[in-house]
Amino acid sequence: MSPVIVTASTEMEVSLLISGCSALPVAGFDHPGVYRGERGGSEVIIGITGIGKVNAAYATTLLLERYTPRLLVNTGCGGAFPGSGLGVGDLAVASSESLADEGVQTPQGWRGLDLIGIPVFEKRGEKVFNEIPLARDLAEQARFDAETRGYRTALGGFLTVSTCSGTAVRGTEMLQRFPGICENMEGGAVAQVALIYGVPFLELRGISNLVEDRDFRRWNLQLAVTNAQQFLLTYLDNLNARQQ
Ligand SMILES: O=C(O)c1cccc(C(=O)CC[C@H]2O[C@@H](n3cnc4c(=O)[nH]cnc43)[C@H](O)[C@@H]2O)c1
Repeated sequence: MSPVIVTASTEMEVSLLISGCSALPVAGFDHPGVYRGERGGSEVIIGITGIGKVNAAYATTLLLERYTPRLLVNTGCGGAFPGSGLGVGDLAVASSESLADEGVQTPQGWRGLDLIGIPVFEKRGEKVFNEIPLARDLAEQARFDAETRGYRTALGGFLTVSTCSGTAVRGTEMLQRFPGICENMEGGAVAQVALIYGVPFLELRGISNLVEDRDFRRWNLQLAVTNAQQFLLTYLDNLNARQQ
């Protein structure tokens, strides 16, 4: 059976997955770092992409050229928008990914790529500008599984940015662009590459902080990445049984 690929921006976001899949480094990869292991009867390829959209797109492309996965998962930590119902340590599942700062600042305010009229992806007349729709069935199943295991979760739009929103005002501004529950810096790029390659894609992140006036004392990166990875290990345990 073809492998599952899991990507995240940093090592701490995949360290439990690496040990839980007994994964070993794949020779020939340095940036991104790539590990290969097994979990629940699935071959699991784990990629450490580096931070931001360029690193994420580069690493995802390399991985999809090398492997032909049946599922691509992007994980890590993220910021929860107020109103999402999410708190630090909870899990957010993406129903869409929006490239939230690709557009035009006009005198009337910010506008997306539809103003320019050039989509980031087009196939058979379907044009995708900023908002990349994701596989609803994968997202709903993952959310159901996480809720069943006792995690507090939300399913909704994710916004991918180049500059983290470190103020409440900026967070509100971003939500005026696209509806969202979670902000991050890589997911939109991974989703866009998955769309180009036609690979099923799931994004699930642990909440490390709220999108608010930045106060690093209120962040908990370790809790966020631990919860996301512990859930994904159980998700991988059950994936083969579900897909047979
Ligand atoms: O502001 C800091 O000092 C600081 C220190 C360590 C990490 C950060 C990050 O912003 C982490 C960026 C990293 O994690 C994702 N992430 C987590 N929270 C957010 C957020 O509120 N907005 C956007 N991205 C976030 C992101 O995907 C990066 O990989 C800051």
